[in-house]
Amino acid sequence: MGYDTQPKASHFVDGQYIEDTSGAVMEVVYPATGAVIARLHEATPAIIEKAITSGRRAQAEWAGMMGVERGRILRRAADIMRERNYDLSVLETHDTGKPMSETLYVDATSGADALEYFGGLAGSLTGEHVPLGGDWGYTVREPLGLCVGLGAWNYPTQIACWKGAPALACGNAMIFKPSETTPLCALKVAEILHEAGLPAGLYNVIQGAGDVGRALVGDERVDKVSLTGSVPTGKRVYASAAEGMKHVTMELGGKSPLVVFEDADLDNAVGGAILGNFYSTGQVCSNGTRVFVHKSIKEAFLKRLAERLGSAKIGDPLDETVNFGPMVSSSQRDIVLDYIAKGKAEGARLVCGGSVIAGDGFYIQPTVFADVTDDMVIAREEIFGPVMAVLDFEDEADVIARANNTEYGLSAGVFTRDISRAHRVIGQLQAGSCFINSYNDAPVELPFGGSKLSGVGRENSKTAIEHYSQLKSVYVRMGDVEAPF
Ligand SMILES: NC(=O)c1ccc[n+]([C@@H]2O[C@H](COP(=O)([O-])OP(=O)(O)OC[C@H]3O[C@@H](n4cnc5c(N)ncnc54)[C@H](O)[C@@H]3O)[C@@H](O)[C@H]2O)c1
Ligand SMILES: C[N+](C)(C)CCCC=O
Repeated sequence: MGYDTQPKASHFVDGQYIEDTSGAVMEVVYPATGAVIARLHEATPAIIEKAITSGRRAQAEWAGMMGVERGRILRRAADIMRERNYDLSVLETHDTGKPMSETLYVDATSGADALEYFGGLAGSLTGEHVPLGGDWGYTVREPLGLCVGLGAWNYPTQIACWKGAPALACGNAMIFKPSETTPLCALKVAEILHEAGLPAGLYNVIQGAGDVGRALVGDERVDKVSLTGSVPTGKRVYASAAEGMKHVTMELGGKSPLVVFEDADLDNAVGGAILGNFYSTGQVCSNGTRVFVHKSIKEAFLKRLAERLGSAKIGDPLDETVNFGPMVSSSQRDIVLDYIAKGKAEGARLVCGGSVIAGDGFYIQPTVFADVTDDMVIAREEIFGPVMAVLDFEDEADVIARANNTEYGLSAGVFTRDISRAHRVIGQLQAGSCFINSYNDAPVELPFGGSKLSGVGRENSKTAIEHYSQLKSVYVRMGDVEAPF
């Protein structure tokens, strides 16, 4: 294939690549061909121990550094990531199967944004002075200590940075465990951070599946856990973290509504629905997979959608003109095919797609179901693949109630030219990350995260600082102490 995807070793701990071949073998599969492109080993207890002890040792010194010094290292890492964007994008494409037409613009660049943004904030993480009559108090913003990041497989570089950057900016250390499906990219993030001057031990990457994650979350020396993953995993990780009263951030799944009113700009609404369902082959947590379209424009919407999907270029993700790649794995492809079968069996109208694409790799056609009803499985469960469910509505209050009738609350979108209606509707939708006349934008300046079962806490923006630091408050008495006896 002409590109070496085998890393120097499986883990990056205490500033260097390390290996322990007694760990179980993990094969990394290129989703576009099914070929094995790297072989790694799961972290053994010895590797986990080294990651924890080096992280704790390094954190104590890191927390004592000036914020601007920490920030300078993060900003330098951001610059290196941007310089190496092409190579990092090729690696992201091999790890995930996402097309280069996406990875060149979204993954390392979004990671670099996070490093730059939190690097910039690092020097301004202060407490406040609180006047208390003659006395006074002050607060000190302190790091939490050793943080664990657990990644999903859809955005391996971005997730590694969205967690690592605020953690490090606040003076913490991080052990990041990527998804076992996409273990390659986070190693490069660790390498770049250390090349930028990060002291050894502050950003350790170790490999493995749930067992390794479980060992990290359960260790009493870990102070915080940030998971990007599914709701069932989130419940398990949250419960385990609660045993040690650890801080948590949970970025979990969704079944988000996208509401298209009759006055919407049709092409923009279709574009938003495409971005919210087929970008990254539908493997995006925040996707607007329940597309509620006003009955009066439903057929026009579906016609335009089918036309535009007809021009999707499906194929080799390394070809920069391709804009729709394979699913991440054969097992994820099979899960999605099963949902497509359920949609057909439940009587939804198949507008386009619906089949596997024969040949190498884990390809499925972009699929649209219309006449979907709220009770159908494809309208209730997160599919995490390129399957759009189009539902009809006629009344604003009714569509808001139906949109909210889900246990998830990650995202929501609305397309309308009526600006009052846009804000009125978004104001009533139960979701953490919302969009008006757009879909799936995630700039580092805005908080990102969900409500209800979709999560706890927020990533990105100044708000993330709250989730990677804690306040110490100090009361200062200026006069004598009056004690009762
Ligand atoms: N909200 C977000 O920001 C966001 C972003 C991307 C993906 N997701 C969600 O992630 C899911 C898809 O990703 P996935 O299949 O990799 O998720 P997953 O829940 O299977 O795994 C997520 C991570 O948790 C680890 N893990 C699994 N069990 C564990 C345990 N008991 N203890 C500790 N760690 C454990 C896995 O090894 C992996 O690294 C979807 O539901 C999607 O919506 C959410
Ligand atoms: C930047 N995106 C595309 C919205 C991805 C956010 C992370 C969720 O999967």
